[in-house]
Amino acid sequence: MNLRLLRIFWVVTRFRLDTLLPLERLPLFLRLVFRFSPLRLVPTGPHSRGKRLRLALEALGPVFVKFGQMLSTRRDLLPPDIADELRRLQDQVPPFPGRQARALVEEELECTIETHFARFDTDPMASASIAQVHAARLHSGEEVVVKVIRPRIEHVMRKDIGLLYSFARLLRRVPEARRLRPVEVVADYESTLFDELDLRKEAANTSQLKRNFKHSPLLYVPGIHWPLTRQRVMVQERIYGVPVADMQALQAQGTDLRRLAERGVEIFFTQVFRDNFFHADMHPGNIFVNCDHPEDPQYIAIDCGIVGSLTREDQDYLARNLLAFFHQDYYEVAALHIESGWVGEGTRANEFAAAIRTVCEPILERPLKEISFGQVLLGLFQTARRFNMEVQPQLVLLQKTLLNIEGLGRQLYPDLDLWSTARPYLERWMKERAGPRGLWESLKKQAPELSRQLPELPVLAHHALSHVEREQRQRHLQAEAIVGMRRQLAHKARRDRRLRLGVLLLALALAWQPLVQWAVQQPWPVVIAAGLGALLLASR
Ligand SMILES: Nc1ncnc2c1ncn2[C@@H]1O[C@H](COP(=O)(O)OP(=O)(O)OP(=O)(O)O)[C@@H](O)[C@H]1O
Repeated sequence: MNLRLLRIFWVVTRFRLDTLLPLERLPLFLRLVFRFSPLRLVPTGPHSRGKRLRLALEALGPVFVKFGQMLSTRRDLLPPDIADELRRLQDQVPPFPGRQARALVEEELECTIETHFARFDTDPMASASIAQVHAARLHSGEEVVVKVIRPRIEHVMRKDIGLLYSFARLLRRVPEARRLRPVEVVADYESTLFDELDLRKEAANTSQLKRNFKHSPLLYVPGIHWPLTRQRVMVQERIYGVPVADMQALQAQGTDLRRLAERGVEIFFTQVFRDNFFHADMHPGNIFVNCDHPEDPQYIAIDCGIVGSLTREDQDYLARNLLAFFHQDYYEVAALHIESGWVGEGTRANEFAAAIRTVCEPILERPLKEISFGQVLLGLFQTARRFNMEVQPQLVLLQKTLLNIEGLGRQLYPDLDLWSTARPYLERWMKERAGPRGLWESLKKQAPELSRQLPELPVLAHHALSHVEREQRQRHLQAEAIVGMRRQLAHKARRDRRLRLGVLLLALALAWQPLVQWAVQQPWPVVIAAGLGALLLASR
């Protein structure tokens, strides 16, 4: 750990990452540390702050690289120059030896490689920070790929995540950085990262996506060999598509690029609205094209390690807002947010609509082929945050995927008009959700829960009635107790008054003789005293 800390300190020094911090806003002790540190003697060099951060993260290794990659998608949190630079982060990890991969497969499957594989390529096809992929052939003759998690990677990751948490906590002490919620961002990252360590999760996501697009001309998903899949090993059907970024190969085969681009958008909306299960790692390295029928091109998707799904409310949020944007009706967008309680209480629709207009109008003013849904959503989230809306991480994941899909589509077919491709889809979905079919679907979804509760209904009703009855009785008792108490108090007051009167009369009786004599001589004090006494008694 100490060595690791030393290394980190060295990297921070070499790339002068201290210059990224607003020194004047740091707590005093940190300000002093940085002010008198020998760090300041190291020149910052010719690179921009974004580039220095990127190089530093690359030098620190895979966990930091992946963290930077994730951060680069949080344009709602980062300044654009840093986000742009972080997008260029590359995994530069050398592959681990093939014999280690073989040993790991044997350990996980608890048998020799030869038991299941007719061939296993020791040289990897691809290698990334968390896993490595080897080509292989089963005894049935089927070509497969075997994905293997790097040895000891979990150990390294845990240590580095610990360090990231320490940085995040430190950063939280800087008022400006607190807004970025560094600890929560690291926690988000931690859960995504550790999910990727269990290949059974990726395999399950892949199977689900395959089922959702069974027999679809739009998307093909390679099958999983479940009997050969474990936590650190996944065996999958091998595919032979053209990488989607290989424009030359696609053009050479006469692929209908416009159709391909539009199908990307269609797949995205189908995943989000029909299936509520979307592939959230749609970078070009994970997308291939089946060119068996170039005029009717089909996508192939791999690497389903990261997927997303929205709550029913978030689905509604997305569809309604996108449609309102289509109509450039910012007031409707603002009203939607206020009605649904998404933004803070007391938000004024006019102010909110004006803020959204300011951010979105420059985007929507552009020609259709340049308009980005992802940018529009980003603008909306940024504005909504200013009005105290907590944007759900799944929505951010979706916005990032949308940006990827758009980028991909425009690269394939620069004139792609996303709005007209998506609009009929969204309108149909909204109509279905609000219409009798939507109602029926929603009833069907709730039916198991309702049917579970139905036999318990008399008991529940009895409980509810008893509860109401108990409450009423209690309230009645309370009321009675109050009335009783009042009665007791009144009774006590009457008794006191009688007692005081008795004492007074007794005193009068005893003092009658001398008083009369004195009153004959001095009548006025006696009259005044008697009047005051009578007043006092009457007031009780
Ligand atoms: N089913 C498959 N058929 C053919 N090639 C595959 C298959 N699965 C993976 N590959 C190859 O292996 C590469 C890496 O695979 P994958 O993206 O699943 O690994 P990864 O470790 O998650 O990588 P990254 O982090 O870069 O996404 C792919 O780009 C592709 O070239």
